Amino acid sequence: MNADQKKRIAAEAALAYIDDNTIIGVGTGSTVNHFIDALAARNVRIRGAVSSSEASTERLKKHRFDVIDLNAAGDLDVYVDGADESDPQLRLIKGGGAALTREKIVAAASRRFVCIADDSKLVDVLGKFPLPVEVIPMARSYVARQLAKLGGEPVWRENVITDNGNQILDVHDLSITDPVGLETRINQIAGVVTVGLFAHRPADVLILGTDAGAKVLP
Ligand SMILES: O=C(CO)[C@H](O)[C@H](O)COP(=O)(O)O
Repeated sequence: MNADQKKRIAAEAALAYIDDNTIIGVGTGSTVNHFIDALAARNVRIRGAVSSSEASTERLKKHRFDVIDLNAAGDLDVYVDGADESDPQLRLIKGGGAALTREKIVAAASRRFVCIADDSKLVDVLGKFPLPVEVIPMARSYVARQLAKLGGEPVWRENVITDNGNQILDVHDLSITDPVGLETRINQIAGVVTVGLFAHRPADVLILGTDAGAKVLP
């Protein structure tokens, strides 16, 4: 089974966490695209969705779901999103699709974060996937120098502008043994908008698509 088929398995299994007539949070990426398609195909009657990106908004609207501003929605029962890596404690690296800031906001505003991924995303220690950091454009070089002092190698993701008008640095060669501490330190660098480490607010449930079907952690 290939990775995309496993993503679809995880996405379909996430439907079990969605109640009718609720407003849900929806993340970004190819796994979430399967989730949005599955919501529509199974005719799940949500009240609407708070979206974490322009791309997901477009897909939700294409399926005729109502997209609701977070400011009007209040706290959400559930947020469904993918990840680039998860450790066994469900701390995540996210932002491969450059949507990390809105993803972190919607995750923070949600009571339950259901993460969906193919099983290659589960790792013992985070950091093989380069850690995305969204930065204010004028601060990019300064932030890169500070990130280098933390032991990583920041690389500017050129030609990418986030939905918020900012830039992305991908930090390579990190072995993240203290995700909470690193998230705190990177958040303190002036010019950082968001770091794609979800350690203070990890996922509550991780659904992995595997050859044997959906596996749910913890
Ligand atoms: O964080 C993300 C976007 O910013 C995605 O959740 C992450 O990149 C996983 O993407 P995919 O489902 O395509 O593997």
